[in-house]
Amino acid sequence: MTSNVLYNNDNDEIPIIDFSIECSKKIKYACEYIGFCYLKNHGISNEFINEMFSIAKEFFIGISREEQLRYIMNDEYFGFVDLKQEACHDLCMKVLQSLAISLKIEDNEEGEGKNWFSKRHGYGMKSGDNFRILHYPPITIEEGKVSEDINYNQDIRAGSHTDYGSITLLFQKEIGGLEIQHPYTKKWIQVPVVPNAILINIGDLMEFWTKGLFKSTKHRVLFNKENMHLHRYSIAYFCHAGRDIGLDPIPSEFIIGRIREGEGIDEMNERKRITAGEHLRFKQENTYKPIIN
Ligand SMILES: O=C(O)CCC(=O)C(=O)O
Ligand SMILES: [Fe+2]
Repeated sequence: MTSNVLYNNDNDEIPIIDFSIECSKKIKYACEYIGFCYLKNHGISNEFINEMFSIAKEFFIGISREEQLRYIMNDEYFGFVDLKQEACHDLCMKVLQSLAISLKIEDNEEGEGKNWFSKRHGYGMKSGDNFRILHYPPITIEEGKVSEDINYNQDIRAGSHTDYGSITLLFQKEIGGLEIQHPYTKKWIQVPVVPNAILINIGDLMEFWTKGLFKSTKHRVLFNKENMHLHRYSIAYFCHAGRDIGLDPIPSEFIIGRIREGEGIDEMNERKRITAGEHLRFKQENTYKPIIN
């Protein structure tokens, strides 16, 4: 699909959008109908992206286990990769501005308008922002064995989830496997790797702020028969609002008066969450509890 085509609710394709400030309507459509889009001309250089993938490779298959353990992350320290987070954060701020424009967020006393989201994602703010480098190791087939154990297209490498933050930048390279669940048809759709494009998706916070207009779409990673003998890497930058930022609906003509559809992120409705930090804690507890117990 080209970026000039508008799409209806059950169109399966993830739009590819040339990023510029004028593209805000196209991004808005993508966020409403599918929750994902590819951005081209995003301003992050190929060298930078290739460097990130080289670091990923070096970390996962170039150094010993012992050395890997020395780079465990914590709140203040970003581990092996002191990746230039700023470049990713900057791009996220541009996307958030574009979304604020598309939603015609009203200027308030501080004149926030198009900066409504970006102001809530200040670079130094304590937030859940993080980089994650994912490594999916190859499945080695011992003669005549593993093929029976793996149910291709069903066995899962990363379980179905929505992202907890505002938006996510996902860098993919060469090897696919990601699938998203179409918010309207509920069909699982494969997400191809588009060279030189960054995949962007809406996270839960955006879904809260827009009362479900923007979709925090479920996604997962499956085994892929063709590629299972290869290492798969992906790199995600999860952009979160500051922990104290509220999740009330935004002042936009598209959102005020909107009634949230019953569908969506069910478990989130079990308990009222007020801030981005509370939502993050809730999701982390629920993600890791089953493992800890
Ligand atoms: O590896 C991928 O392609 C997706 C990873 C993902 O969805 C996540 O880490 O939240
Ligand atoms: Fe994800």
